[in-house]
Amino acid sequence: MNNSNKNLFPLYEFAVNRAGVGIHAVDHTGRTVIYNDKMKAIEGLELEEVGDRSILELFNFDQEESTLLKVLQSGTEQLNVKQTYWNRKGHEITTINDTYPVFREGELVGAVEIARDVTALERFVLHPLRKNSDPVTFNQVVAASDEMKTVVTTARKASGAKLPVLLIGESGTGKDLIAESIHNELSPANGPFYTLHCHQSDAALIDRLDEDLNMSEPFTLFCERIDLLSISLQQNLFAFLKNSSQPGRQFIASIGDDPVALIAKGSLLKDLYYFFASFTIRISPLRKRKEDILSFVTTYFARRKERFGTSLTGVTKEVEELFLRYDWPGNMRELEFLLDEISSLATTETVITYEMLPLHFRLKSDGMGDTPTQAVDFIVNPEKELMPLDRYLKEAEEYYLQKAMKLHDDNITKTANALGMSRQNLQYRLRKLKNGR
Ligand SMILES: Nc1ncnc2c1ncn2[C@@H]1O[C@H](COP(=O)(O)OP(=O)(O)OP(=O)(O)O)[C@@H](O)[C@H]1O
Repeated sequence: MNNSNKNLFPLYEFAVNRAGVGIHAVDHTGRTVIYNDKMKAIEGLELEEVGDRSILELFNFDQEESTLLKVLQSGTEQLNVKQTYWNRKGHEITTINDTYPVFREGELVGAVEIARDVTALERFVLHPLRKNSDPVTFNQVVAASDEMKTVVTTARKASGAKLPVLLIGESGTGKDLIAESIHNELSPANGPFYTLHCHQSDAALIDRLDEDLNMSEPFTLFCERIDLLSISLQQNLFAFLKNSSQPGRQFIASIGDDPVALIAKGSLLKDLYYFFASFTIRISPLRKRKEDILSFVTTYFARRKERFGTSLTGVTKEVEELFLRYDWPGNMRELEFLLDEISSLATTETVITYEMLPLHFRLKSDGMGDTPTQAVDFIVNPEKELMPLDRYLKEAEEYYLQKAMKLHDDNITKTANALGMSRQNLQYRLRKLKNGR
């Protein structure tokens, strides 16, 4: 690199890190050389995990899993590859990826992947309750489990109390749905329901609230995932709320994790937490209230039939059992997306069979039987049918990594050392197994 190019390096670096798309570039050997801030946000990596390694060997991808490596091998671009997955922070992310080979003087020197995060757009398009123009009320909330029944009862009380409300739950558990139901239960009815999407880092986000909200009429402001705002924006939000609290204004917030843990790790401002904490509602993850799964499926098809006249009414016993075994890391949203995906392909079928499940779901839900995998499962037994090699290798890897992690008290660094692999590689593999990506 000549001197003038070197002088330009800080400018390139700045531009790459400020870009609104995720950028991941590898050189011709497959080594990561660029991994920008947006890509870290998409993958859910912490800055300190990347540290100085931001341009060196972040992951050791398996050949067949990485579009980047595929493009390196084939030398042809792959455009518009859509991926939906749950990143390591448990956030559901949908990206559309374009991956290009890069040539210099006819020689392949690397590949670049550009990922557009379309999560918000996807949610807007696919959100069935939003598609429905009816206001969202508690009637639309599926609550077969005792846990969810308690949530609904407490939320109804919250709308009577007219106090700020804090909703706590993993992504996709229905916080947004409950917030809007509280709003529509207020008596007398409130003005508009505004959602402040806190998934952004726009410095003027809070300053604009005064203009964006009509302060002369009653309203409900739902601050969705305040724990994703920077602390300085949380301070601005707290100042705004303190100055704007008055009768007729309902404030609701949501967070994705336990507030004590969030405050301890510096992701949640204590003052902001106390502002909302007067009425706290916890929504358990779907895996802890499995009664809601089949109830949601039934409601989903009934609603779909009513609106589109579709013929699907339910799932086979086999699928039912699979749904009950699977742990739904993306909670109700993941189930809803899956049903959307299947329904959009169905024609005259009346029940969803195992064969109609998309491959990505079959892969990640396979092997989630009640009996955990044991070492003996990997011995070739002439009395048992052989497993396909892919599945055998996947299960063996999962088994080995789980055992190794347990042996080292779930400490990533120690386990990675013992396995002779980088910490990043181990984290990548664990996350991949979890997401079934
Ligand atoms: N109990 C439920 N009954 C009916 N639909 C539900 C229920 N829980 C969630 N959903 C549906 O699942 C999807 C995700 O819910 P929602 O957006 O409210 O989750 P969230 O907890 O706010 O997620 P995030 O933290 O990612 O914003 C929505 O389409 C919602 O309607």
